[in-house]
Amino acid sequence: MSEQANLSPTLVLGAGAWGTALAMAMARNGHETWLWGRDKQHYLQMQTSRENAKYLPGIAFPDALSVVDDVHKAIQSCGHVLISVPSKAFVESLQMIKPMLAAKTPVSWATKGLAPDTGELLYDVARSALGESHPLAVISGPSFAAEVAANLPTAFTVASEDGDFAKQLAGLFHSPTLRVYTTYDVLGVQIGGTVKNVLAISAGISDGLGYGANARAALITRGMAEIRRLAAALGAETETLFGLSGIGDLILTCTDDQSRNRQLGLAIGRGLSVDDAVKFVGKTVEGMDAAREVMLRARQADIEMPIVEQVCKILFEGYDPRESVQALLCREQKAELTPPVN
Ligand SMILES: NC(=O)c1ccc[n+]([C@@H]2O[C@H](COP(=O)([O-])OP(=O)(O)OC[C@H]3O[C@@H](n4cnc5c(N)ncnc54)[C@H](O)[C@@H]3O)[C@@H](O)[C@H]2O)c1
Ligand SMILES: O=P(O)(O)OC[C@H](O)CO
Repeated sequence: MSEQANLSPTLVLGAGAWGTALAMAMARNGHETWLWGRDKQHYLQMQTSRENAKYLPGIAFPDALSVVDDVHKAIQSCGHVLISVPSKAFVESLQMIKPMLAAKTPVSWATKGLAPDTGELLYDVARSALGESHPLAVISGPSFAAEVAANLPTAFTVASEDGDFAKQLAGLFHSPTLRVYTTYDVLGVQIGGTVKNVLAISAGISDGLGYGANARAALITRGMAEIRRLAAALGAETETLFGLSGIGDLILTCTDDQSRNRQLGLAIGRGLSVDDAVKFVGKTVEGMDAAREVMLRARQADIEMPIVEQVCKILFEGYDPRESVQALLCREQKAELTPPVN
C-alpha cells in the first residue's frame, strides 16, 4: 500500500462497545467515520440520539461520525473497513464484505480471539477469505472501550505486515489522549490479545474464591510464561509479549473489574455455576471460546499451558475451581530458569 493511500472514510462494522469507541476516536480527530450495527432498532436509536446508549451511554458522537444503514453501499464507497465484532462473528463479517469490497480496500479488525473450532489466527482467516490484494491489520492492546470513549489516556498497537498501512491506520487514531504504536508482528499481537482473555478469567476466579494478591500475581506471571510458550511455538517475536498487546493487556484485564472476562471469573469464583455466571455478566466474554481454541493450539504445538487447561476444565468439564487451584499448586516442582547449556 502506498504512503499516499486514503483510508477515509472508515466503515466500522459492529456497533458494540469497542467498535463505537474506536469510531468516536477517529471521528474526534476529524476523520470521516461510518458506524454500522446489524440491529435496526439500535441503529435508529443511535441515529436519533447521537450516542450509543446501549454500550456507552452519555457520550455524544463527534460530528464526523455518521451512523449508516446501507452497509452494502458503505462497503463499496469507503476507504477502509474496520471490523469490531466478537470472534464468533468474524468469518460471517468477512463473507459479508467480500463481494462488495473494492480490489485493494484495506481491512483491519479489533476482534480479539481465534477462529471458532479450528483455532486459526484471524489474520490467516482473513487472508484466505479475502485473498492477497487487501492490506490487513490488527488493533490490540490494553484498552477498555469506556475509557477510550471518555477520552481517557490510552495506548494500543496496530500490527500489519504492510508498514505503510500500519502507520496510516495508527495515524487515524493518534491524538494527545490516544497513543498508537505499530508493529509488523501480527502473530505475537494476536496471541497476546487472545490468551490474556483466558488468563483474566483465571485471575477473576482466584479473586472470587478470596485468594489474595500473591495468587493473582502468580497467575499473571505464570500466565505470561504460557503466552510466551505458545507464541514461541507459533513463531511470534518474544519482544511483542512485553509490549502493549502482551503484558500490557494481560495486566489490564487480570486486575481491573471493567474486564468482562475477569467479571466472569469473579462470578464463578464466588460460587455461581458457569451458566449462571455467563448470564450474570450478560456481555461478550471472548475468553470462553478462546480457552477451548487456545488449548487446541497448545496441544497441536505440544506445549504445556496448565492455567489455560484448568480454566477449560472449570468452564467445560464442571471442575470445582478450588480443585483446579489445588491441581495447579500440586504440579511437580519446577525451575523458573535453568543455567544455559554451553
Ligand atoms: N469492549 C472493549 O473494551 C474491547 C476492547 C478491545 C477489544 N475488544 C474486542 O472487540 C470485539 C468486540 O467486542 P465489544 O466489546 O465491542 O463487544 P460488544 O458485545 O459490546 O458488541 C459486539 C457487537 O457486535 C455485534 N455483532 C455480533 N455479531 C455480529 C455480526 N455478525 N455482524 C455485525 N455485528 C455483529 C453485536 O450486535 C454487538 O453490537 C471483541 O473481540 C473484544 O474482545 C473489546
Ligand atoms: O472486557 P474484556 O475482558 O473483553 O477486555 C476488553 C479489552 O480486551 C481490554 O483490552
